Amino acid sequence: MGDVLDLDQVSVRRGTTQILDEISWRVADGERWVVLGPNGAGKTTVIQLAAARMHPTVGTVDVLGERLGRVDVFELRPRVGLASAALAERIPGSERVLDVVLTASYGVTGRWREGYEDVDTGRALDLLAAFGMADFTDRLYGTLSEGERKRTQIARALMTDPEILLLDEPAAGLDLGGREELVAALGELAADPLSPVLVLVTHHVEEIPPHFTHALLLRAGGVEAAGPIDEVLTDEHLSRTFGVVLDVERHGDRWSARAAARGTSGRRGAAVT
Ligand SMILES: Nc1ncnc2c1ncn2[C@@H]1O[C@H](COP(=O)(O)OP(=O)(O)OP(=O)(O)O)[C@@H](O)[C@H]1O
Repeated sequence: MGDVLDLDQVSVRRGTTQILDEISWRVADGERWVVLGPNGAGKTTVIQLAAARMHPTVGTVDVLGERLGRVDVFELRPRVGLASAALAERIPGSERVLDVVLTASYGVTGRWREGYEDVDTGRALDLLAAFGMADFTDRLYGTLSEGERKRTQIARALMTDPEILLLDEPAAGLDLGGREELVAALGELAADPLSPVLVLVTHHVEEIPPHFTHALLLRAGGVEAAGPIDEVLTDEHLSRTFGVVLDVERHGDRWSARAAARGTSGRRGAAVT
């Protein structure tokens, strides 16, 4: 199997700002990746490249075997599921939950006069049910809680049966119960060999669902570490990435991290060499 994503020596610059600095990253079929890093590290920018929503300034990006810059991105994008805060903002509050998912078939938000087959409606209902939203299909999106919105957004991102699913901070803003429900649902998705390749962005190792296989750590626009999750999520790598001395622990199929007893004087970056 070829690579699903292949970023080779990619830099992104905006004006004088170097957002990504010569990063390389490869994702293969069947893998489930978490992308971790502090605020401003470049995580969303990487996701925007992978979603064919942005081009690199320098370097090459191949998504599902297609080179950005050569491929018609409007043909590529339906093959890539994306759930992000920026996309979520475009969903009208007056949209029915079922239509929020259904309209992804046309890559639009806001139902107008498009026709949908029963098979499309059935798929949207199945996806909503898989994310615990079966009882909400007729509710208006604007009336949902944050957790219910996130689950609806993920169902929507899966509607086109994408080959890769990109989730940019899906647990942001959720309470503990909502986070745990979402993590469990994503863990089930990750365990299913028929699921697309998954890439999930987060700031917190506690949000990594079970069955995730690989991790990419970003810091200041560069790759701190990338590879199998057990090799990457170490005290040393996480401490360097976040600029705080951290103890990282694995508890079965979940992770936690907290400041180590030493070097916790509140100085970010202290004693991390
Ligand atoms: N159009 C732009 N012009 C200038 N700087 C930008 C632009 N877009 C992003 N940046 C900067 O690039 C850096 C990386 O942004 P990005 O959103 O990719 O980070 P992130 O890791 O997703 O951050 P967060 O965790 O806070 O969401 C940030 O410092 C941001 O201010």
